[in-house]
Amino acid sequence: MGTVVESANQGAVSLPTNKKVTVIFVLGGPGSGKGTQCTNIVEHFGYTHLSAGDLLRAEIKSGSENGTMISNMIKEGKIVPSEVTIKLLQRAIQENGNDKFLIDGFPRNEENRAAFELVTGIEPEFVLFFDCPEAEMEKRLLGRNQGREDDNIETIRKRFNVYMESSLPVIEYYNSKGKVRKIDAVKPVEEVFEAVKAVFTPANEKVAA
Ligand SMILES: Nc1ncnc2c1ncn2[C@@H]1O[C@H](COP(=O)(O)OP(=O)(O)O)[C@@H](O)[C@H]1O
Ligand SMILES: Nc1ccn([C@@H]2O[C@H](COP(=O)(O)OP(=O)(O)O)[C@@H](O)[C@H]2O)c(=O)n1
Ligand SMILES: [Mg+2]
Repeated sequence: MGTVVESANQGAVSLPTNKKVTVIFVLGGPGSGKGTQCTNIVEHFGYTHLSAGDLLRAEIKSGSENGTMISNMIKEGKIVPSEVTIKLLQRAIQENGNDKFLIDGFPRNEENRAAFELVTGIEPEFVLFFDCPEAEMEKRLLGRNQGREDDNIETIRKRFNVYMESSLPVIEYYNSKGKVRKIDAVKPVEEVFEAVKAVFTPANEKVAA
C-alpha cells in the first residue's frame, strides 16, 4: 500500500532513498482542530505528525534564507510556494524512522497537491477532513493563545478566503476520487476524536457495543 519517496531534491545530507511510507492528509479550515486531533491520533495509532505550518514556522526560526519570505506570506495568510514546503516535508519524512505520517495542513492548493504528487510519487491513503463552520473556527483561532502572528482577525479573514478559494477545491478533488473521510468538527474535542477513531479502526476490529 505504501509508496516510494524518490531520491530527488535531497540536498547535501545523506538520506535513505527508497522509503515506503503511508501518508494521510489532514485538511480543514484554519481552527478546525487539525493539530489537536493529530496529537490524539499520534497517541493512539502510532503515526508521526507533520504540520506544514509548524515546519514553515521552524524554518523561519532557523534563520533560513527563505525565512523573511515565509514570514511575510504567513502574516498575509498566503500559501508559500510548494517547492519550499515540499522540501521541508520530504526532509522530515526521510529523517524519521516511522513509516506512517499525518500530513497536517497540506496540500492547501492545487499547486501544493500536484507538485507533491509529482516530486514524491506519494498518493495519500485517504484525506481526513475536519468540517467546521467559519464562526466556530474564528472563535477558536481568536482564543488559541499560541502567540501566532496570523491569529488576528484581519489575517484570519484572509486565511478564510484562501481556504474557500484554494483549499476547498483540493478537498473536492479528493472527494471525487472517493478518498475523503469527513468529520463533523464542531463538537467537543473528545466527541470529534470518537469519529476520528472510527475512521482509523479497521472494519474487522470494530466491535458492536
Ligand atoms: N473540538 C474542539 N472544540 C473546541 N475547541 C477546539 C476543538 N478542537 C480544537 N480546539 C481549540 O481550537 C484551537 C484551534 O485548534 P487547532 O488544533 O490548533 O486547529 P488547526 O490546526 O486546524 O488550526 C486551539 O486553541 C484548540 O485547543
Ligand atoms: N501547505 C501550507 C501550510 C501552511 N502554510 C502557511 O502557514 C500558515 C499557517 O498554517 P497552519 O496549518 O499552521 O494553520 P492552521 O490551519 O493550523 O491554523 C498558513 O496560513 C499559510 O500562510 C502554507 O503556506 N502552506
Ligand atoms: Mg494547525
